[in-house]
Amino acid sequence: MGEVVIRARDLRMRYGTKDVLTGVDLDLRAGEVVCLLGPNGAGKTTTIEILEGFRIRSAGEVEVLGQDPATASEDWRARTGVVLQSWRDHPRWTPRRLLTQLGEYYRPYATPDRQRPHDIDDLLETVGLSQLADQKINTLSGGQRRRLDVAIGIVGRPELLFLDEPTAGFDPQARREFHELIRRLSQVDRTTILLTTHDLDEAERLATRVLVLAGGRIVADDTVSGLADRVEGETEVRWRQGGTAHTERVPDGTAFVRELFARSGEEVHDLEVRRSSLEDAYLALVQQHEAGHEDAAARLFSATTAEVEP
Ligand SMILES: Nc1ncnc2c1ncn2[C@@H]1O[C@H](COP(=O)(O)OP(=O)(O)OP(=O)(O)O)[C@@H](O)[C@H]1O
Repeated sequence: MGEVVIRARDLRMRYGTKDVLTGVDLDLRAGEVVCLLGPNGAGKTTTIEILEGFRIRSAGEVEVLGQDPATASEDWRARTGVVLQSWRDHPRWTPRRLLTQLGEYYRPYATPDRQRPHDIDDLLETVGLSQLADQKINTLSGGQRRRLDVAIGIVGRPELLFLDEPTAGFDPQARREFHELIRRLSQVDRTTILLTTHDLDEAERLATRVLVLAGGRIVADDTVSGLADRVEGETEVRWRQGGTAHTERVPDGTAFVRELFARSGEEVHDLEVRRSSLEDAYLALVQQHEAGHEDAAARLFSATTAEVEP
């Protein structure tokens, strides 16, 4: 396991009289890709902005790359990359000019094993903006603008990358390319990545670990398959028979399919068997919380936060 890159203990945030974070504990180790999930308004952006040093917390301990983000130095900032939820400036610049300019900021922070900044042509190619590199930013579509946001986040070749809903507005092709990019950043550059998303399929594809934020705390911390295994495993079986589509949710998919074949044999077509997924686990957990059944949710996901030695 890599060294601890992010460590938060009893992190709290209050806006006016509203407590949004009421004691968040989390740890990220080098090279991990962690997805922070949670319903709208749960406090994901707030958490990420505190870890990025863009928002001052109300209380608690936070250490990111060995420093407190609230007081961290310029060289610390150069080691982190940020993709905010919305970033709407420089409308009359071009992607190439903006990335070149921002890239220069990182040049003094190059190290023998990490050349900074990224080569700008390579970066434009990587995020699929080569053809649009010299066009004004205010003429880009929403999804193209988002690709530029991702490029801005990685132009300094960060050791730690924060992404807040990075694929909002991406078409399926752009989404797939982005997933490929995240894998490359994690595996080749050993970039540690913390991202928020509402796309559970994305979390399933990318995350080495998933955190669920609800009721102001991290209520689940596990691998995708670990979380899915903890919901009462119903299996969904779909098939076509005599021109009609059938769907059944059953506790034991294998036994059901065996019986279905024994009963109807050759008439069964287009069989699909789907075990409980991250989505089922996530929805079960959030519904328990929203219904005020925190105890039941806690039991469902009792083995939370894998403790990391300080
Ligand atoms: N600057 C602020 N002042 C007051 N309240 C705020 C501020 N920023 C966020 N909030 C409130 O804090 C709560 C958490 O917001 P946050 O944006 O962190 O949630 P989120 O989990 O990222 O939500 P979403 O999934 O909708 O992006 C919300 O109720 C929001 O209204």
